[in-house]
Amino acid sequence: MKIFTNEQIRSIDRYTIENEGVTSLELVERAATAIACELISRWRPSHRICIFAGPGNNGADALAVGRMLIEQGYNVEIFLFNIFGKLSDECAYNRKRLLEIDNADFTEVVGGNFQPPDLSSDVVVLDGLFGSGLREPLTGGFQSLVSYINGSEAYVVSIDVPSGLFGEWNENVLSRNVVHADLTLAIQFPRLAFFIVDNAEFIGEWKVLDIELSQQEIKSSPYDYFLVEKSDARNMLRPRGLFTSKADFGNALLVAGSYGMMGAAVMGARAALRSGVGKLTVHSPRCGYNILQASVPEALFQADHHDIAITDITLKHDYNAVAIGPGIGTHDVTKKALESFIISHSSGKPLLLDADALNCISQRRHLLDALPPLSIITPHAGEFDRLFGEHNTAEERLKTAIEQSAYYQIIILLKGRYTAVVRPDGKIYFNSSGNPGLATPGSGDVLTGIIASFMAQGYIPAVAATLGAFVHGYAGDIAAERHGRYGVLASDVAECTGRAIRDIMQ
Ligand SMILES: NC(=O)C1=CN([C@@H]2O[C@H](COP(=O)(O)OP(=O)(O)OC[C@H]3O[C@@H](n4cnc5c(N)ncnc54)[C@H](OP(=O)(O)O)[C@@H]3O)[C@@H](O)[C@H]2O)[C@@H](O)CC1
Ligand SMILES: [K+]
Repeated sequence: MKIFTNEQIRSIDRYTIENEGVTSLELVERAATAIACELISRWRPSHRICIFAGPGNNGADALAVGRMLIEQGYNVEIFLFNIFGKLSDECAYNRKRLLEIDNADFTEVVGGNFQPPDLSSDVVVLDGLFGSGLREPLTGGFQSLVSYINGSEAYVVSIDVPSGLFGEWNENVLSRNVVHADLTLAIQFPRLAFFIVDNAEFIGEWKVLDIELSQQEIKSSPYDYFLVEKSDARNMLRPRGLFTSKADFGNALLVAGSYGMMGAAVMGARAALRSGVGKLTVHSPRCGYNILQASVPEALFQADHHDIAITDITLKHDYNAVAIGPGIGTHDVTKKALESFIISHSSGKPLLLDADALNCISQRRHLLDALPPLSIITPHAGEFDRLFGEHNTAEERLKTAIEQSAYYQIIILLKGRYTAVVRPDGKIYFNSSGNPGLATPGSGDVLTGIIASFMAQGYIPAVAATLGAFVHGYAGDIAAERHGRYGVLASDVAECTGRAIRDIMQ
């Protein structure tokens, strides 16, 4: 699903109005119908619903929902904040329609002496104060109203976006100036802000409501941000023909493991094999020999000269993919080996670096310059900050990822609830699969194995990273069904990878 900016949404909106014979009022009516249906499916008519409407079309949506709920016999109290004496045409029209209803509990707030209603835990607040037309962070009376809503026990549903939150970047926005929604009903598209963890407390659960804006315009509009869903992963996956051999599915090298961390190599290797690599070699210290041969007999073992650490990374074959990092530790000898490998890596083929490889590079940052273009690094927030400096917010971190990805021409897969695959052209692909069960030791090693396997099979690095993240999350979802979110082990995720790919392709 494409994620558009407010400006792009306005332009798609305009295109729909100009080319599909719909008026702006009809779009408000469609949005309100979808929101009302959602509320009706969740709460009974006896439930008290308190609606706060602002002066623009977010408010128009809210007023129209109020009318629809009253018509369905709901117990609704509506407040319209017309502080500046200026309503959008759609808002004014919907105000008029509400006033035509006998006994509607409607208050228009025009000055400062507003007495807020009691918002107890059995109240549902519908927040239609501000949506995509927000100009600047909320202040004054609106700030007080937001604080009042946030301080209440009520269940809060926000229309489009929580009021006070910008759809994209929220650098100067304070938590107290934004509605903290339990549910956000986004009109037609989710927003970039939904995928940045700093905003999770504002957005709550979210759902997209389709108001049938022009599909043609949506398809042809360029985008910078994208939410990867199952159908997108299906489109990326290539079916396997009947007349194929393992030679068709690539040859990968996984440099992984050290004394006490051989599990990382095992999990990476299992995941690579379960995601269909043709041939896999694991380069590990000698201490890993028995462990790997016994637990992943399908993989070839290539012994380092050293007993307990990796000291020598050389390519003995022309591998289609080389992944380095799971469990290698940060021994000086390993850092040296990694440094000389990256500096002398002459094939120009993109590398995949994870975990301790990133920790090693963070102490030798010049190595980032030496990475072949389109190499993939897969840091979590801590590893990212060790590489690129401390960040106070996830938003700042994402902005740095966009800059650094462009600067070094590498793909940065930033792990999180919505793992972001940041590409050098500035595009970000957010992953939608996965669950908290994936926050378990070894989970990242499994992801590395999957991405390496896809790279070896000939998927271009950007696709291998995006598809790898989706398959990993999806395998985690299957594993959580079996073992629960507390009980998922990374090895379960690795084992479920093959089934995940099958289910995605069906
Ligand atoms: N996607 C779609 O196609 C559709 C979207 N729809 C809905 O429309 C919504 C967007 O509507 P919108 O453009 O009218 O903007 P909205 O957020 O209501 O606010 C504008 C008003 O707020 C004011 N204002 C701004 N900042 C302020 C501040 N800090 N403090 C105080 N005031 C401030 C601003 O004042 P002004 O800038 O004009 O001075 C103006 O009066 C969208 O979120 C969705 O819900 C659907 O109806 C149908 C189709
Ligand atoms: K809102």
